[in-house]
Amino acid sequence: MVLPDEHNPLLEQTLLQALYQDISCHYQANALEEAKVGQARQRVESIRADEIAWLEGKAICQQQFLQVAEGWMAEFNRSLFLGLNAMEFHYARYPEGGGYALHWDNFQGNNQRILTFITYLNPDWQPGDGGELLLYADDEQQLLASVAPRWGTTVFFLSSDFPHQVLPAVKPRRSLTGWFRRNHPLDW
Ligand SMILES: O=C(O)CCC(=O)C(=O)O
Ligand SMILES: [Fe+2]
Repeated sequence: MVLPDEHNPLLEQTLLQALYQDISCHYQANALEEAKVGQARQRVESIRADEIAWLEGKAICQQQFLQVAEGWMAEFNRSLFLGLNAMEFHYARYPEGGGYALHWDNFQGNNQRILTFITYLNPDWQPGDGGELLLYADDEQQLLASVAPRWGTTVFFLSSDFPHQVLPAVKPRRSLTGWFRRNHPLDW
């Protein structure tokens, strides 16, 4: 499901603005960390070039966002019976020219991430800037959707059903990304 930026009923503009300020402050304060790949958690920029910061509710806008997300989780459980019981979110900033190669959001044998969420925090994103999210069918061949990371555009998809990649962009690309999870009770 892709919600276009202009009429996003899920996230208020003031909250998007505050989240944008927050990720910008993290970047300026060198508080973003290089994202790692694979179960060995290695940095491989050719696969994944972003820098991230997990939301821990330290800023008021993070608390507000997490509250909104709690509401979505309750609603997803009520209307779609997804059995979600946990969530995790991080800011991500891809440098100019950096992307994320084709991947799945769950490691093999693990399907605790149920629903992937992304909202984009890029003011003035123009056609030709790149940075599209490409979503594929589970054969990893058939392209299903190409989403430009425009301000406030918001995407949800089932984490175990859609392999995807992020194309390089001509300028830095910012997002808030997260997962609604069904954690095994013994893992808590
Ligand atoms: O930013 C995006 O469009 C997708 C990011 C992504 O695939 C991920 O963080 O796993
Ligand atoms: Fe992903």
